[in-house]
Amino acid sequence: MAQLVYVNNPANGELIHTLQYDSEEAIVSKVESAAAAFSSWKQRSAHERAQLLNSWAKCIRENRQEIGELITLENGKPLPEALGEVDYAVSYIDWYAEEAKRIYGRTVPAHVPNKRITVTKEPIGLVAAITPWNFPAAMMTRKAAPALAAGCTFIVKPAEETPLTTIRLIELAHSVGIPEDALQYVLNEGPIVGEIFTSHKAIRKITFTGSTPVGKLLMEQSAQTVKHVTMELGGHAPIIVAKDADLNVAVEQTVTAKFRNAGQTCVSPNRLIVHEEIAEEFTKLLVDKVQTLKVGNGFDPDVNVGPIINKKGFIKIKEQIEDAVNRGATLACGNGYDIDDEKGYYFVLPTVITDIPLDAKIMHEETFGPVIPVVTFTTLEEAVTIANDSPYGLAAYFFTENYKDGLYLSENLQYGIIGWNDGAPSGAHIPFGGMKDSGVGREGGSEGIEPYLETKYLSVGV
Ligand SMILES: NC(=O)c1ccc[n+]([C@@H]2O[C@H](COP(=O)([O-])OP(=O)(O)OC[C@H]3O[C@@H](n4cnc5c(N)ncnc54)[C@H](O)[C@@H]3O)[C@@H](O)[C@H]2O)c1
Ligand SMILES: N[C@@H](CC=O)C(=O)O
Repeated sequence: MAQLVYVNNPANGELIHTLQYDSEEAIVSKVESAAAAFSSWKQRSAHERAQLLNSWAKCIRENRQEIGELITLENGKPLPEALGEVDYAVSYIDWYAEEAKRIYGRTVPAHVPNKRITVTKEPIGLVAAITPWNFPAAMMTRKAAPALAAGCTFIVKPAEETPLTTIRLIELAHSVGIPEDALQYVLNEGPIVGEIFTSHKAIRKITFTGSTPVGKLLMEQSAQTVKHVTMELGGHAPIIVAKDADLNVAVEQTVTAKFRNAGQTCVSPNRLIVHEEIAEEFTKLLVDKVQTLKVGNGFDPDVNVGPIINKKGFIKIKEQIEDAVNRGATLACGNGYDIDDEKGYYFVLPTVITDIPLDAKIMHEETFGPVIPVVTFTTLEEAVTIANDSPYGLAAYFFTENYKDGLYLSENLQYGIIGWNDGAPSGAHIPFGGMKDSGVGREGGSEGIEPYLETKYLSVGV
């Protein structure tokens, strides 16, 4: 009997859809057909691949509302955010349809007169992806688009919580002529698929977005077959608010960045580090704004903050709040839950925590929820020390109007993405990725296609 996957709506626990897991044999067979498709897909000209990607993008735009609703249904985020994710997902396809035509080689001056040296770029081969539930459309297209543009074939395992968006996007790709073998998905549990993907010799690259422990495991497993890896892992973003910051801008941007997707975003701010002289005023403005956020089902047009994806995510958030309170912290707002264990839904009220010691759990662990602690600093050096005191290095933000302080902060924060008076630095045209335990490699921008290419050097004696 084939095992079933139940996809539930995190806003009310209701069953949305039942799917069958692929057996291990079926997964291997799909991997092998995707590997076999590589020789014909890579032969297509870059212009033809670009045209197919453009048709895919157009088709997704035509089905924007349907895909957006699917995202809200299985992920829970408010519909306007889900529609924004569809646009964001498509922007990666647009971008890499163009980049396909800009995969350039070069010639190198030889060291002797009777040689000619050229360097060319070739697609790496079959790429396998494992994606998370928090951005079920964008995290897939951010990988599939550059892979297909480069001439690689692609197979993806979506998160168990949100497979429907991926399945629909792939159906649309096939409907416009992207070959079925060249772009595929498999369904089964992470550890089972991870083991098959990492051990199969035909897969030349693993691209993963998800938690740091799983990323580390996949890197270890991939070493056995010396695969290329891209790892987009966890984050623990600080926001530094300097004494001279425009507080209205800082509050506005903090709230947008923090509470998007109920805080379940890898670049979500996790620590507010505020200059002691403005901390009281800033916190008051922040709390006033946070208290206006409405929590509920993402299909309700007034809702700003949807549910937590599952019980495991909820327990982690609750434990961090309780740990802070046990260490003497104050809950400036929030601290409320609406949960039903039997039905299977978990909502957390947007929460701001003050008077928190630096060794509290939330100051060191990714929260992935709508909760943020505020700590104070006296000197910028101290702010940087607190901000960098983390194994993570994905995104960091700061607010200052002083260019010298801004340059000091941007040069000293050990993070791959820095937002200066900007809480929304993502985009298809920028290199997204982290340092330290936040990952290896970059996605997006001109950098984002490089990991799908091999460099070949030819030396001709003449
Ligand atoms: N850096 C980024 O770009 C980025 C973007 C989105 C999410 N994330 C991170 O993802 C995490 C949240 O997502 P999550 O909870 O779904 O993470 P997760 O690591 O639990 O799951 C991610 C994916 O990995 C699969 N998986 C789980 N165990 C596996 C195993 N042993 N082998 C292979 N695959 C396995 C899951 O099925 C899922 O598809 C957060 O840490 C977040 O910061 C990072
Ligand atoms: N929110 C991120 C993805 C990670 O969660 C993005 O902006 O791409």
